[in-house]
Amino acid sequence: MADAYPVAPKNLGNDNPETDGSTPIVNAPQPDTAVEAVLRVAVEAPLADTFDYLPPIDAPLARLRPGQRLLVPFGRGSRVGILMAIVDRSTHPADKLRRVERVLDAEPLLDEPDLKLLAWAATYYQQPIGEALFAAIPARLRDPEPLPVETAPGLQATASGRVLDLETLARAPKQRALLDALRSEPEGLTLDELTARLGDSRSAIRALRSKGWITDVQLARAADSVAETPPLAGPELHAEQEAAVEAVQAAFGTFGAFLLDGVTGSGKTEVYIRLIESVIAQGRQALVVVPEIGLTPQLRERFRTRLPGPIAVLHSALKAGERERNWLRAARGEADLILGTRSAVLAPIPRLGLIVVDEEHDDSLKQQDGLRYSGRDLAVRRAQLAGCPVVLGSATPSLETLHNARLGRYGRLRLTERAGGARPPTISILDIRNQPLRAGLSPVLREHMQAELAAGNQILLFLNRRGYAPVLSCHACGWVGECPHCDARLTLHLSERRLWCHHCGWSCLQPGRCPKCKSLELRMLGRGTERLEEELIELFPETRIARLDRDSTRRRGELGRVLDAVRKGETQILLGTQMLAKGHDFPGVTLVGILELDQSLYAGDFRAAERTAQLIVQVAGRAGRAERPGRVVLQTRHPEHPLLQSLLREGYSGFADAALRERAEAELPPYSHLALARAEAPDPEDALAFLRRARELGERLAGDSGAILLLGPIPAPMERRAGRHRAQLLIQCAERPRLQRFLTRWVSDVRTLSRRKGLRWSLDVDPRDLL
Ligand SMILES: Nc1ncnc2c1ncn2[C@@H]1O[C@H](COP(=O)(O)OP(=O)(O)OP(=O)(O)O)[C@@H](O)[C@H]1O
Ligand SMILES: [Zn+2]
Repeated sequence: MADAYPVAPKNLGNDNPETDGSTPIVNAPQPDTAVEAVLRVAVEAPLADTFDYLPPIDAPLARLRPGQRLLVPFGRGSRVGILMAIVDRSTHPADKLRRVERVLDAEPLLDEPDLKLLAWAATYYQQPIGEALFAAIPARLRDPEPLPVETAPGLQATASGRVLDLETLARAPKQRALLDALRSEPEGLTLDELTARLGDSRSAIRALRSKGWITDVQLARAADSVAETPPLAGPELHAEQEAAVEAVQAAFGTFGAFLLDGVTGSGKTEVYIRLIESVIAQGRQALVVVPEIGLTPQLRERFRTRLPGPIAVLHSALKAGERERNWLRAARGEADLILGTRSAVLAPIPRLGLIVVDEEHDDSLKQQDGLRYSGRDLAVRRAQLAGCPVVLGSATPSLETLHNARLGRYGRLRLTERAGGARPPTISILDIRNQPLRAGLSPVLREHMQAELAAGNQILLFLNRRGYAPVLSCHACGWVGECPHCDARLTLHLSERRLWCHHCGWSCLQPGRCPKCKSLELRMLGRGTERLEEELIELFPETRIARLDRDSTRRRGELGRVLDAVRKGETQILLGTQMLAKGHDFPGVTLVGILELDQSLYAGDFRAAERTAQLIVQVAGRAGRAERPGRVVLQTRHPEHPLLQSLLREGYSGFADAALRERAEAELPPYSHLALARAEAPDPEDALAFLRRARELGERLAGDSGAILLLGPIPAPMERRAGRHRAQLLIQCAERPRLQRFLTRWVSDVRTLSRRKGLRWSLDVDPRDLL
């Protein structure tokens, strides 16, 4: 977990507004001072405000524009800052202002609308503006380096090559074609471009080079190798898709938010593609935000083969250089489509014309440290600022988004049927109490599996727990393997012969004897995917089985290989964790078995039911996506559970209606708004004590109108994690603006509280979970 508010170095004048002239000025109340011009600069520092500086000596004011990076003196050194505004007076005395050292970018890195969005995000999520800005740019640009200009090796015709009579090369057609191509491009062509046009021309290049007719040059790299093959045509849209596309197209050029509420396999992605095509045709860029791009290589491929223009992919698993290149392509307007995970919503996109958020219900759209933003909510805000439509798509919309749709804030577009004539899967609940289970599978599920395998169909088995066994315990003395740093049990990973903590990453060798009583009778209790795989191989010996979880796909390329094998029909049973639920399109799968969800049915978080319902529907949605119908079997020991019953009888929308009614009664989101203050410290009492003092400050601010509720502090559900003791304080309010006003004042008060050594705290506005 990253620090939310790392302690400011002493010389920043954080706690002490009397700066000594060697430090930048914090916006503390001081007399107004008129000077030549004052630059308001955001710096990545744990303080909420911008800093005032005088313009640099050598750069004329006319060259300065908001969004440029500046090198500024800061503390005893210098830092990169971003110019936010040029104003005519500072709230600090002129003789205390220091001068900007250098202007780093000729052109602003971030445009006015980008700055507006980021400033809004900083205010809304109660983070320093500097943190928001620097979260939006590639890591290397935090250093005082110039914008990288990307070059690639290329060739150019020389002066003699340009005037040569091409007939001289009549007997060397390849050389002739090459020279001809280069003469048509005065700056030259990159080797890649030449290969794309003429195929392998290495010997022709050598020949022309030796005659002095062409020469090597470094060229600015083309935006992206544009696909050589024309984009593939898509299927003809069905009526509901057509209606959805038209509704959004009608909003092009203005803000409009839409919920695309389409059952699994209804063709939502096809709707996105048509919208992207048409927005690109208007000369604009499209942004598509997805929860986890690494898990769905297929989706990226689909966009690539269907769209004509260059695509910039943005996600954290990319190597730094590639990420930077793609970011610049987005920022310079060179990429038509920006496809990325949540942080893509912060990237500069000058010709933005459409935003799509796919799987808008997914928790991984929420950033969990630093600027704790919701990629979905920022996407809506961004569309508002950019004046373009935003489409939030899901088969299982979040209750927040459904609520907004009901209130008429979002247009609701429905796709009620599966595309291409596929039927929805039938879901049945299987009571496994008193059932003889083998490999955790009930006899009924095993029979279904045999039948499907015999018919040549594919099966998915969902078990949301990785590793071999979640518990290693001693039969003699009752010892249980627990993490020394967390309030959690260790999971046995048999293939590695190690016990792992899934919360902090600590691990140790699997003990051969009980560490406490030295008995040899250690038992592996429970079942994770690793064990299930082993048992399935025994139970279905002639069958090709593959496993999909974080452990099995750690090696590069392995995920793609597993998914390919399923799609090609080579794998007959695919088992895995919730990675299975992530929007894969496996046309051959006819049976989905959900082995165990009972724990999540009873989890403590108020969103547990919503999350479980979404998971069930998404996993179930992998079945029967083509001609053959799909069947879903859900094993449980709680068949009477109201959530399962309502899902079964009325589907997700029936469940959502009931869940919304419950939220309204309990005054929980979306009927109220939350913020969660978390604190953690090495000493058990510190975090609670700190939040108690924070609460006192909050109570003073809140007054006794009752509009702002402070609940807690309480120890976090997992009190100790990674050796730190954690506590939390919940703030609840029915009105968002009121909560915002409160939080702004409260956060600045809490920042003045003294802290015991090692104490960290953070504020999470609109938290996704209360853990
Ligand atoms: N109009 C159409 N006619 C025929 N096939 C279609 C049509 N639209 C989509 N399909 C096909 O149906 C399948 C499901 O479509 P798509 O992946 O777009 O659905 P989705 O709603 O995004 O799915 P999910 O979110 O459940 O993963 C795909 O194989 C797609 O090619
Ligand atoms: Zn641990």
